[in-house]
Amino acid sequence: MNRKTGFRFLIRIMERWKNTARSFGEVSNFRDTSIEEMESALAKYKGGEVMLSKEYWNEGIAVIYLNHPEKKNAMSGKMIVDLRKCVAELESFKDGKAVILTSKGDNFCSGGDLDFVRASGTPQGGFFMSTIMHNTLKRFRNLPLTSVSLVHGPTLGGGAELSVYSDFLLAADNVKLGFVHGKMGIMTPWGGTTR
Ligand SMILES: CCCC(=O)SCCNC(=O)CCNC(=O)[C@H](O)C(C)(C)COP(=O)(O)OP(=O)(O)OC[C@H]1O[C@@H](n2cnc3c(N)ncnc32)[C@H](O)[C@@H]1OP(=O)(O)O
Repeated sequence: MNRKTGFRFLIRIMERWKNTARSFGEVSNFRDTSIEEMESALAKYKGGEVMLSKEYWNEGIAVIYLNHPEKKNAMSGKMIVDLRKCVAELESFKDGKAVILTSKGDNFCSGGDLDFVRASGTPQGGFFMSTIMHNTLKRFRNLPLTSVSLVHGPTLGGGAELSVYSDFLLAADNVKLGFVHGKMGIMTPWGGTTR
């Protein structure tokens, strides 16, 4: 069999199995779920908050704080929804110049809240989390504001992904920045490696 015939054969097999592959993990069944439905599913997983601080608003600077210190600022489903609301509000920050992404407590972010990830750990849960985070972070990146991540302490998994979405990343000496996904056998579900 020459290479061309080989490719044709391969494509025929792939076409035959395409629908099976797509429905494997049932992902195709969720594609018509609205963003609002995904948000309300995620919001059920409580814990912590993401706040938009307006302390420097009049100077054109917004500050986003991750605040879930008891879990090292791990992102719960609710925090994912909060972050989305912050970004939506910043889209209409007409006199804005900059946004700082940082955290309360002694580290930036230890990634996804593993309790939330476990509890929502179905193909559907993963699809919702990934879709919302990709959409939110793409909008964050596209804000007409200079963005800076201020990070310190453990900044792991999804936390590392979040940190690299800004235009600039300022890290304290004690930072431990780790894309630990490979060790966990998962991909980067928030799209951090596209930065
Ligand atoms: C979904 C996107 C992909 C991902 O992000 S997957 C998550 C990747 N991140 C991780 O695996 C980080 C796990 N955490 C750690 O390695 C350590 O907790 C860390 C951050 C180095 C801090 O270590 P320490 O300073 O020794 O603090 P500690 O371990 O005692 O943690 C204090 C409490 O916080 C909790 N915590 C930390 N990171 C968490 C997380 N990601 N999800 C859920 N809970 C988390 C930890 O379980 C502990 O809770 P507790 O006080 O024992 O009840």
